[in-house]
Amino acid sequence: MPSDPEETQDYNELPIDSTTTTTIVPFNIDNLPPSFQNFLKDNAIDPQIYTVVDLPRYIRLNTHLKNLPTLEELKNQLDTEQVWQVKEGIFGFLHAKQRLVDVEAYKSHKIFGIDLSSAMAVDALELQINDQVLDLCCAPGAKLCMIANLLGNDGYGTVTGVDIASHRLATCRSMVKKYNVGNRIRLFEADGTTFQIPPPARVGGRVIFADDHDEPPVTKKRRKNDSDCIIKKPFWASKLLRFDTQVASCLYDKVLVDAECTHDGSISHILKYEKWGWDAFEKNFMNPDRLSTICELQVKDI
Ligand SMILES: C[S@@+](CC[C@H](N)C(=O)[O-])C[C@H]1O[C@@H](n2cnc3c(N)ncnc32)[C@H](O)[C@@H]1O
Repeated sequence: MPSDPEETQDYNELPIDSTTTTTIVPFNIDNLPPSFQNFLKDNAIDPQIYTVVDLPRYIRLNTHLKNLPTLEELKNQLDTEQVWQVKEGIFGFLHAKQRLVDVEAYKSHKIFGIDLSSAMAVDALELQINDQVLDLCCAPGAKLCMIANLLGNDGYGTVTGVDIASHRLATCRSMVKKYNVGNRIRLFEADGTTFQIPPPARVGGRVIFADDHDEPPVTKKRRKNDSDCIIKKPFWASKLLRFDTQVASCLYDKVLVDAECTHDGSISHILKYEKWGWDAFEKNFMNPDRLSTICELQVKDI
């Protein structure tokens, strides 16, 4: 039985149809497993939404890199005329004759694959370059990388990613490194419902918060003798944030909570189980224990 690749792989590299990146073969909604049909009924969701054909896919430019592809270059590389700009740096495409994973811009990490809804969630944060951002439930990191891109390198904005699953955080770390967006990122393996570490006090030698002005610049030394300060070692942090004192008294400017979901809204994700096997879907997502804890978790994270 196939396992859920999202558990182990880079979100951008989830297997896609081997011949085309866009067209999903229509299927009989009666094929949906009974547990899922009941779930849809209980939540008043029309199963017809899963019969979509020609579902567009979306890509995003990695603005940490140079020589990014233009719209025309994306059309050439994906081998389709149907590429359009959704917003600055975000494109949709249909009927690509090339698989996304095979195109040059993807292989050179100049573009990410991303769900449009994920991109819009980050867009809604209206990030400013000096924002201190907390990304709770950050792995495998699609939104975290977009946040890092939008913060850029000019201000002193940072992003602190938190996830409870170390194997997923490891994927997140790989993604951050692979796409080279990681100079303002810290990752913590922690429970987001109780996470209390403040934003970084400094970016390298630069003070972020005024109330920290009197502190000597923190370089490689941690304040081991400060009894008020119990430093939690990050799962991973960029050089600029690695030795943060964790004593900033300010709060984060923006918080994104992307707790576990039921996946009922992700049409493309669910339809992949037509190939992978509905047994795996039922096991991974329709487990009654899991479903009953998701709402509780989402409320706690908020
Ligand atoms: C929907 S995924 C997040 C996707 C991610 N934001 C992205 O854009 O790639 C949900 C994540 O929540 C994490 N998670 C579940 N319970 C958690 C908790 N109590 N604290 C922190 N993370 C949690 C899971 O390990 C999983 O990685």
